Amino acid sequence: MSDTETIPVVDLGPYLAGEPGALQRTAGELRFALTEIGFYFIVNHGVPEALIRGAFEQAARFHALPLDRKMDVRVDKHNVGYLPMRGDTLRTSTVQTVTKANLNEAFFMARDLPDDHPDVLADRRFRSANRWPKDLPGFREAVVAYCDALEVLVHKLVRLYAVALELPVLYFDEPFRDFQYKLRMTHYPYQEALADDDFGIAPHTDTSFLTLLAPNNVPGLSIRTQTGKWIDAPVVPGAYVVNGGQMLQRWTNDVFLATPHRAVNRSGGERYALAFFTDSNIDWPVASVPTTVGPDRPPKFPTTWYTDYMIQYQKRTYDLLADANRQAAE
Ligand SMILES: O=C(O)CCC(=O)C(=O)O
Ligand SMILES: [Fe+2]
Repeated sequence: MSDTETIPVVDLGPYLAGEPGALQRTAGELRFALTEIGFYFIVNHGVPEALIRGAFEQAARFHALPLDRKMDVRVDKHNVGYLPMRGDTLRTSTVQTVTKANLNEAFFMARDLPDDHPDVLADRRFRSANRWPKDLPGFREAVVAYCDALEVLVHKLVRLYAVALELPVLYFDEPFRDFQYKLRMTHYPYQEALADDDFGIAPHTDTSFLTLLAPNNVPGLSIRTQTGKWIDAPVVPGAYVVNGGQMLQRWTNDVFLATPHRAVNRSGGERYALAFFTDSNIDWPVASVPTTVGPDRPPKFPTTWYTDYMIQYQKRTYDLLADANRQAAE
């Protein structure tokens, strides 16, 4: 009997090495994880440890800056830049009523488009240049190198998702050729005492197709299983945590899960997290793939697009963006 109350560990080594049979077998493991739990660990993922360590170091370095320097790159309507402590309340949570703001601050960056990219010049929503902090040498390079390594991994992962959904192996290659991503570098400060309803990040589901959470030596993440039980994610050295979000539910007509999760820092020290939210190309319609619809299973969600979906989500989520949204709408 397979266990649906623990987060499975998937070894990507054989698949990445091209071993015969590994694609099918690994895709089967993903299918189980994504239909039953919504979360899985990956080991032997090929992301160099030095890049992961480097990105964590940069997160700590950024958040150690004085507040006014972080506020210089305050988050904008493209959702890149610095989100101060208590800047967001997860009002969109369907998991529980959340009224308190989260005990975290975060720096967001997206694919690092050049200043002369047509989308940047056009001020196209969610296709802006990043808001890099001034006078933090090496920060941009380390963070971009980290994201470049994750991009390689995502291109490998989407082939497993295609096979897991009984689609042709290359099915997601084109929709993810220039995929949208956001790296969230979060700082959960040291907390001496926490009330029951104080969260580093309150119970929520991600919006993403898939999220890659970097191997974290400081625990704090919990997930809610299908039976409604909250379980703590163990520390699996070197392993990424992967989960699905609302866009994955839409792509798969609810066959794959967007499992609620939360984080609380009870470590007695600082905690940092690196969440890499992955979605399809910005212009790709998000609709149920053919193997998840049929006469007895009509599509549950209308077709949507990244931009429309994120604008709606962002309006509800980020207090601080209310002004930016109003300006953009004017
Ligand atoms: O801090 C963590 O481990 C999880 C963070 C998370 O769920 C998120 O940023 O969406
Ligand atoms: Fe999350």
